[in-house]
Amino acid sequence: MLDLYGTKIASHLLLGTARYPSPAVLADAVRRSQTEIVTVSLRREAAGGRNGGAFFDVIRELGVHVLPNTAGCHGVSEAVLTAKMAREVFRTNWIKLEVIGNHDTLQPDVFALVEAARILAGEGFEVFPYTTDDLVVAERLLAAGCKVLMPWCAPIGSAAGPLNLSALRSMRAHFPDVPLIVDAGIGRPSHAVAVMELGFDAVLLNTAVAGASNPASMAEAFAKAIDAGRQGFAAGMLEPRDMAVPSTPLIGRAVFP
Ligand SMILES: CC(=O)[C@@H](O)[C@H](O)COP(=O)(O)O
Repeated sequence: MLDLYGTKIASHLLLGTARYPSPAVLADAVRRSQTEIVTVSLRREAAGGRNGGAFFDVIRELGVHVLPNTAGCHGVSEAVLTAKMAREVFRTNWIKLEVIGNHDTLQPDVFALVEAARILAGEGFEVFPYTTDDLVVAERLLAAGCKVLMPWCAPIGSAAGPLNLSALRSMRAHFPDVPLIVDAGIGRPSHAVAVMELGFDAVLLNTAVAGASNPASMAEAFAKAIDAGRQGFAAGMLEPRDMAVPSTPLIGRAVFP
């Protein structure tokens, strides 16, 4: 079970809710993914998203945990204010904290992120920070009160997959007891397998499912991939070797006519 601020979650997939062709397609994808947590951007949807109230109705009917996010925020005060509004609207202390620092890569402004996390944790929020794979930043976020870390594996929406597996591996090794959720940049199920095989606790993704030709089917494919990667990690995988090792023991000699 995934333990996120004391809430036990069976699914290791978190799903974003943006960019689906319709609320009905979104609902299908959420059901097929078996996710128990969806992220919702208060700013995007409240700013008059295409389907207005229908979107919030669907989310409510799905009966999943809502993890509001501060997507689109570029500074500490904007992120803190958005988090407070989200707490009022969704009645949860959870907040996925995004403070964007660069327009091209949408990478987090890690300095503002740490500061916003410190303020929000001090006000009773349970912060899920969208961060880079930098270990020093990760330490600062933990010191600021975060109990979960969400490192990117590639820029949001890029579908590029893990660009730096060794940094993610180091992160797992440095923080064996902190729930680590890879957030952003996952493009295909094999990418999710790769990060779960490193021992990550979960994956958050959006674009790869919402943008698929068949979002519901892709959501299910990701759910299976995440389970496979997780089971593989738990089963204890072999380390790659440079030299061959015969897989069939040679006993005696083969006899050919
Ligand atoms: C949905 C969410 O909260 C984001 O962090 C992000 O959109 C996920 O990234 P991808 O869209 O690249 O999966």
